[in-house]
Amino acid sequence: MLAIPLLPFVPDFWVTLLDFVGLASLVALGLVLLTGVGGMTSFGQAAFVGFGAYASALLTTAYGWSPWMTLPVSLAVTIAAALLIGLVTVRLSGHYLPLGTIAWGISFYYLFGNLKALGAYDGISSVPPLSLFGYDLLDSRAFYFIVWGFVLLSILLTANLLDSRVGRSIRALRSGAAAAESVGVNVWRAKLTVFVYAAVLAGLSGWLYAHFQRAVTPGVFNLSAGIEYLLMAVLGGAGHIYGAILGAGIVVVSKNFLQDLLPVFFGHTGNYEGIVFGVILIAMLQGAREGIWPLIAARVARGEARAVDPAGTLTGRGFDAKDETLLSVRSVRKEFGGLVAVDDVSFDVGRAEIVGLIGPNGAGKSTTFNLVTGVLPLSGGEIHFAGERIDRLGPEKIAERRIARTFQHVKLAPAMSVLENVAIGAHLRGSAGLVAGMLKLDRAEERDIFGEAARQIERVGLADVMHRPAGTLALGQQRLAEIARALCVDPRLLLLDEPAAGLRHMEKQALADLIRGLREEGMSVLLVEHDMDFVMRLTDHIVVLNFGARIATGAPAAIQSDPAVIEAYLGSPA
Ligand SMILES: Nc1ncnc2c1ncn2[C@@H]1O[C@H](COP(=O)(O)OP(=O)(O)OP(=O)(O)O)[C@@H](O)[C@H]1O
Repeated sequence: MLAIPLLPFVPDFWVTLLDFVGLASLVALGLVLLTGVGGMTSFGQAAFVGFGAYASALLTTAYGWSPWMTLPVSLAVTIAAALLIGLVTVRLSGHYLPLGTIAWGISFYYLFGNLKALGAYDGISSVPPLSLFGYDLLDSRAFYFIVWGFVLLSILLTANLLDSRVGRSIRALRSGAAAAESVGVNVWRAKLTVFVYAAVLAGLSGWLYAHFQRAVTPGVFNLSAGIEYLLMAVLGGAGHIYGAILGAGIVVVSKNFLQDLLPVFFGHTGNYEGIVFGVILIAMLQGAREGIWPLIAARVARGEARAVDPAGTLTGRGFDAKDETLLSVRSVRKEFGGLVAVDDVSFDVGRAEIVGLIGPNGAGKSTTFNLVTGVLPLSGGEIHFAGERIDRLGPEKIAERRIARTFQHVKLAPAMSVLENVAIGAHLRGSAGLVAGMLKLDRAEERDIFGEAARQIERVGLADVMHRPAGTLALGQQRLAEIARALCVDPRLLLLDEPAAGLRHMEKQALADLIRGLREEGMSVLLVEHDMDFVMRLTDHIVVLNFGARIATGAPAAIQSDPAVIEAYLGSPA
């Protein structure tokens, strides 16, 4: 493909079209990360292309800067704009986020169009071309190498990023924030990171565009351009790097032909391609959300399973013998509107102790878990951990204190392998940042993280399925994968929400042995489980809830014969 412009029989027209495909690919690549991987839909990416383009056009025409010198400035302007917009936008949830992107997608078009310094709606013309070794890159053939050089570099850095600690935390976002937060990922920061990264790629495209077209006008960066970029990512395959290139190719080339064909068909001029693209976007969202690339990728050879270096390992931080009472839940209360889900509940979990939290459906067990792990704020009471009050901390701060959990409704990223899902658990035990990930400077740390993840996967008995996508596992196995992920946090306290559900008899026994082994090491476990036999055999101590209130606490044998407990479970006095 690199040789295309060197082939004399390829017309200039096609080379120019491919240049535009390259420019669009950069923006679509950012959207693949933002929307496909990170789960944040943006209609406003064209505005960031505008920031990159206008910054360079202004500096080169009004202040005489050389185009290459404006590249860092263009990217810095885009980063600053993305940080400001991102700070207010990425916190929006659900449909409000895409609506927010539409809002600024429209407003920046008017801003660019109304600023006199930017030439208002006429824009800026006579932008100088890029030059290389004293040679001006005036024609599309020469420009081709620059734009596709940047595309290839961006693909490489993005692929590296996705396969890194920061990348995994971004990939985990799509299946909801709860799991990522529970292992210490700062979800807001991960979202802002991917937002800025996508904007930088758009800004780079804008910088290139300004020096290729030699003119910038606001119309190129309006909302409909933003919709086209989104269409490219969705059409190609929003979760796949090469989907961006494919989608950009299809949209740019078909737009060119539709612009010529459709007016002939309709009998007069107009931007009819917008209608066609709108219909395609809706059809894709209805019937083929994954886009075209996965259909192609399924036909070519599957990627190699990731090799795990057995020498890689992370050192555990051990258990402090001085914390006899590790967790202390004191008169905790949680109200949802008028409903009191947890009512004045108190209990302790000692060091190296397995405590069962049981009760009929709706008793408040999962809510209690969510209070301890910072997912829900308390309505009253206090929670202390290792002598520190923790009930005002968010989930990722709780994870930093080495409290890890599993979920009643499994929260794994289904498309990621079991190994990668579990590796997310070691997020706080690594430190490699965005740049280290992009440049692959994190290999030693990655080796240790994956070594540790593999060790925990073997421990829960999932070694055979380590490389399979987590979503293809049976539900019981997915629960075990969540335990492995939680163990990667190196917890002092492990909260297990119905870990035995969906497991066969032998698997339950293996799980019980594993939990006992953890206790031997010094770990404390708080367990919600409906399988009474499992709970009675395993726990040192049981807390029973009913309608949000604690109705009994004690050793398993005492609980089994407690009349209040029997009544709560059977619905009549013993
Ligand atoms: N986010 C919420 N908003 C409103 N009510 C809630 C919320 N979460 C839980 N509840 C209610 O609080 C009560 C306790 O629910 P919780 O899920 O903690 O019970 P549980 O003991 O875990 O039950 P199960 O064994 O069925 O999972 C229930 O009545 C439930 O409907």
